[in-house]
Amino acid sequence: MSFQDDVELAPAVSGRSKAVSTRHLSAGSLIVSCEALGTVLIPEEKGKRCDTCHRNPPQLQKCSGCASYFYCSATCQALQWQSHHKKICKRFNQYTASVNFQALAAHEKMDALLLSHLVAQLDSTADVGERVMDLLHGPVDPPALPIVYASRRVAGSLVRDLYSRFGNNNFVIHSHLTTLGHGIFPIASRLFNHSCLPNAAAKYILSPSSPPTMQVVALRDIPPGEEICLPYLDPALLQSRQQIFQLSYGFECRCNSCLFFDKVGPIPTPPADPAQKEDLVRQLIQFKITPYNGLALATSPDPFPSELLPVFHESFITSLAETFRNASHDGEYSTAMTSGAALLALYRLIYPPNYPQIGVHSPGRRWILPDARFLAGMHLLELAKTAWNSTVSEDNNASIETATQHLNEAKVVLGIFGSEGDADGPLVEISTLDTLLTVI
Ligand SMILES: C[S@@+](CC[C@H](N)C(=O)[O-])C[C@H]1O[C@@H](n2cnc3c(N)ncnc32)[C@H](O)[C@@H]1O
Repeated sequence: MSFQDDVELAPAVSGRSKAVSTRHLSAGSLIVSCEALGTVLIPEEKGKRCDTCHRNPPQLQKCSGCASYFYCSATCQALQWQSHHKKICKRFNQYTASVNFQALAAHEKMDALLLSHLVAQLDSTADVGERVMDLLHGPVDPPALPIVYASRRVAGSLVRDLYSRFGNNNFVIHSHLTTLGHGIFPIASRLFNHSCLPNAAAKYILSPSSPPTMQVVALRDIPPGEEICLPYLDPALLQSRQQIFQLSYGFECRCNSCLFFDKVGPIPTPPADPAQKEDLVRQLIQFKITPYNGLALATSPDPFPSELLPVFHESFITSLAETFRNASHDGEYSTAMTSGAALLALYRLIYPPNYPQIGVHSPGRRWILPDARFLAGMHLLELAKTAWNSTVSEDNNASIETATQHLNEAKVVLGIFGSEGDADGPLVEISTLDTLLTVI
């Protein structure tokens, strides 16, 4: 099977099939564009974004029937009316107020709404069901979900079968790497397996009068015949990721990064003593690494220094990220620049080249909050901004050269990922900071 010329399916040792490139793909190139079969906004974005295109214009019109769906234009409203809303509008408020719906966990409510949209669509378009049923079933049978709309043409067993594909196939939709909804993108689900050192990433294009489109972009040059993988969750979840793969997707990841961590065994707990912790941070910054050697770490024949292993403990990464975030926010630039440099060194060890973002695949939603803890490309931009703030506040903890260096790297990494999501965002911030640094 071939998809848009650049990628085809090949048999995989485990997990049915894999997507491989059919030709050389350069970093930043668009591999595949995927239409959404169904999407739903997270509750925090409901009423702030159009329920069809998910853009956030200043004004939205409520559906006059249920007053619970919002649209940016008559076209978006008509599209959704035809697709599913005409089937659910009248029953929607009674359904969401029902005891069965209210008893669901937050992620199940999202699933129930997405499933309801899908079933209403399926009632009139049979191939909608076929496209989902072509996807692999998750590792466990999920419980039945109450849906807003039942039809004699869509059996309860089919509804459960469809839902059993959600957990290991659906995606988190994001703008500037912040979650805004969940969606079903069957082509991407059919194609892409996971790797903790992915060579591609998914982004979302929000355009008027159509549901969001997923674009899968090459993060580095990919030779013909190489498997193309996405990250299903944040690879920085170094201790918990294998358990999540087993429980949510039913596979064991055998990527080079996972093989490396298998080889080194349990990661020692980082020291609690502040002086020892500071020393570890210093060693991490001084550790001679080539830029972005996540791949080299995983394949290098040289043993990794055992005294540095605690830096791979999730608690160490979280605490370093918190220190950086708080210190850069509070203007404690010395602490911010040190923790930021250590975090950058760590990201280079963990992530593959040009990694822009947190995990994007939907089941991660059950485990990982979209708290932007681990953003590799975004971290470069944050470091550049912190260095700039430090310079203009004349505290001498950073220089214009440091800010420029980080900004130039951020430009490369986030430039490869390219524009996505809402109109503002990191590329606009890069351009603003670039102007400031040029005129100074
Ligand atoms: C979204 S699908 C990916 C496409 C899938 N290979 C197919 O043939 O339809 C997710 C499922 O693929 C399999 N899978 C994904 N990544 C894998 C990996 N790194 N190793 C083994 N199986 C994997 C698992 O069965 C997982 O539940």
